[in-house]
Amino acid sequence: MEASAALSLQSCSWIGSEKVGRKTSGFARLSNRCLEERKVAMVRFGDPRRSGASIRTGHAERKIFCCHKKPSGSENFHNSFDEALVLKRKSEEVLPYMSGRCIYLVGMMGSGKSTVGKILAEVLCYSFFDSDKLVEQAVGVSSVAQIFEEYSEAFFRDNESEVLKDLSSMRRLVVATGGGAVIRPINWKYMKQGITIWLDVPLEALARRIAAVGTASRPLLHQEPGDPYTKAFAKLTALSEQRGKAYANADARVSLEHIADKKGHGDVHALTPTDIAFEALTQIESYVIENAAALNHRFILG
Ligand SMILES: Nc1ncnc2c1ncn2[C@@H]1O[C@H](COP(=O)(O)OP(=O)(O)O)[C@@H](O)[C@H]1O
Ligand SMILES: O=C(O)C1=C[C@@H](OP(=O)(O)O)[C@@H](O)[C@H](O)C1
Repeated sequence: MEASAALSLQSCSWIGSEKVGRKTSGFARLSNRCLEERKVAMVRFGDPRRSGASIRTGHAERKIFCCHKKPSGSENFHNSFDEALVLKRKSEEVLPYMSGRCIYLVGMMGSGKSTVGKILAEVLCYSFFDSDKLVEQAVGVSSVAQIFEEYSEAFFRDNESEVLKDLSSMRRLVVATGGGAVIRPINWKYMKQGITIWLDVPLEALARRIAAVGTASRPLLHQEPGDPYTKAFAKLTALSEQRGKAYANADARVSLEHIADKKGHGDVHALTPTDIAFEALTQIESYVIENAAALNHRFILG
């Protein structure tokens, strides 16, 4: 594995969620059983800056303990205890069909892969990983933007592929992939070890979300001229034209427009991450049931 992560996960149990399952939410009360089931995750990464071209042969191996992290965010994605309960019930319905398969969330920048992924991991008692964060740890820097600036996009993509390769041998993970992970066919080979879900969000909503937090952490958007909304919208439009077909390789699609229609909302802005997580579980359930034979074959052969 050249200049990329060596990752080993030894019995995992990390809730990466900062925004879900607050003490006060119904969801937190429901998730106690999950907490007991979890163990500790340990991920080892090398640092290419210390070890030269190949970190696998390098001396500096960093250990990252993905321990059980108490949710600390101030935001509560669940509107009510009922909403949390409905989601938990859905997850209990889906879980027996999963056989420990991982879930890979794909979609454009800002589509909610991390936000929804944390909720899914919580309700399924899975561990959550954000592939961008794993790449940052592998390279030994604090942001993807720094990797693009100090190395290159190609270097980032190589590391991203290596991280996905390592994750592909694991079970019971929800992985929020980077928006561009879909462009390399080899990444599909890794992600298809699990179930891939495309979060399909209208460009205007994506640009609005990204503008609210700024473009600094997303180097592909930051270079564009204009205010944050304008530059995010322009670049996302171009990327979506290039990548549209690649996202459609996913096993299932979660369309926010479709959920908004079903719920009778005028637009997608009224949807909560819990609504989206619910739809993701519904799509996963249908996909797994409809493709049981093929999935078992895929899972067994690897
Ligand atoms: N359903 C939603 N409604 C409104 N804002 C959302 C929703 N989902 C995510 N966000 C916000 O959009 C931004 C991007 O979400 P994130 O989960 O980081 O996306 P990704 O991981 O796909 O890049 C974050 O600021 C997040 O809080
Ligand atoms: O779409 C892309 O090419 C990228 C998306 C980003 O991840 P998010 O989708 O989590 O923002 C990150 O991997 C990098 O900035 C490149």
